[in-house]
Amino acid sequence: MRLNGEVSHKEEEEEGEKENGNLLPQKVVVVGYALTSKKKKSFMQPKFEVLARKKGIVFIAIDLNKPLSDQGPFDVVLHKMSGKEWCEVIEDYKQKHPEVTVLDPPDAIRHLHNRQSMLQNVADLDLSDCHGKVCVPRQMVIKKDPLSIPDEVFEAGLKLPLVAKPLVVDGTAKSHELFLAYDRFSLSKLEPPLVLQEFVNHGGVLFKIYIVGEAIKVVKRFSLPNVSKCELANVGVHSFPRVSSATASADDADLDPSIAELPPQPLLERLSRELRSRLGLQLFNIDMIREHGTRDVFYVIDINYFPGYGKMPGYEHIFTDFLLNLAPAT
Ligand SMILES: Nc1ncnc2c1ncn2[C@@H]1O[C@H](COP(=O)(O)OP(=O)(O)OP(=O)(O)O)[C@@H](O)[C@H]1O
Ligand SMILES: O=P(O)(O)O[C@H]1[C@H](O)[C@H](O)[C@H](OP(=O)(O)O)[C@@H](OP(=O)(O)O)[C@@H]1O
Ligand SMILES: [Mg+2]
Ligand SMILES: [Mg+2]
Repeated sequence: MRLNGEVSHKEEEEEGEKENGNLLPQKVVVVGYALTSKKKKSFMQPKFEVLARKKGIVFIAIDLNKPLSDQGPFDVVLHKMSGKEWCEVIEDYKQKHPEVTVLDPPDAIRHLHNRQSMLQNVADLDLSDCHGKVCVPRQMVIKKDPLSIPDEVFEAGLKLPLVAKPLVVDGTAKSHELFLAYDRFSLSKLEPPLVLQEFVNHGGVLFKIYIVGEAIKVVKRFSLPNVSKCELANVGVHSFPRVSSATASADDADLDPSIAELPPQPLLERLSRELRSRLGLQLFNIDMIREHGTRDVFYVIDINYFPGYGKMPGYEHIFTDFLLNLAPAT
């Protein structure tokens, strides 16, 4: 962290001074960011930038066409960019600048780019003493041949309906194109590589658990409705929209309490802490559903790196506090 006067971002400091009624923030934290234009738009909202500036945080967009070491100096680097080249740039920068907190390590982020590896750590957890059970749906990966899917699904004993998800999550719209498949034969129409995941009835409500370092914020979102017994006779693969990613929150909706009651806080805290440490990440969210008809059986169905924090209530304060409290790298 820098003390005032150590950085040359005079304009921002003067602005902060005015807005603060001549009270300068005690320290200035310089945050370099490398985000896709979509992510920049959703994350760098004016209200957030103003609050951050008042609290002494200076954001600087990293110029991808210039060497990273020639930019800054930064206290913190935030990034969500894909590609091998960028990962190498970041790894090299981390080695040369151990004093900078780089969020997060590319290797750890890569773990969430694959829908099979992203859930592995959840599957390995045992939270049975924590007011609930956290599982992952049964799933399998189809790497290549779509014609082999019906047999592979049968051999693996997966129960229909299945959610078909692109194996790789790379920030593109295509990687979020999902299908609900009612019969195994129609699955051969889909394009591997895919993950086929058992659909879990959950009453149409999903819990999004946002993690920002040690801070946890859980919100309710609308999700897919239950599949009834008679719908099981349906056939075909049906694409469905990104229902749970919509800005509309289910927090104020009049919902059946047995479906909408938030998961127990101790369970959320333990799950978040474990995943933060096992994944080696500080910035992510977890999509969790409650198995319909149960009170305490939950499934994690998705984990996203650097998700849409702009939709998280109070993100401006949570994020500025997080950045200010980051210990300087040693
Ligand atoms: N196994 C499942 N059982 C029931 N519903 C599911 C399951 N998997 C996914 N869904 C539904 O589909 C939605 C999208 O699935 P998922 O979160 O895996 O996709 P995504 O493209 O990674 O979404 P995001 O926008 O959160 O990154 C979920 O929010 C939920 O509504
Ligand atoms: O509802 P959330 O915040 O989970 O939705 C996220 C989504 O899960 C992905 O993380 C998106 O990022 P990409 O992986 O880059 O597509 C987010 O997009 P954003 O542009 O809004 O940050 C979604 O919001
Ligand atoms: Mg999701
Ligand atoms: Mg996702």
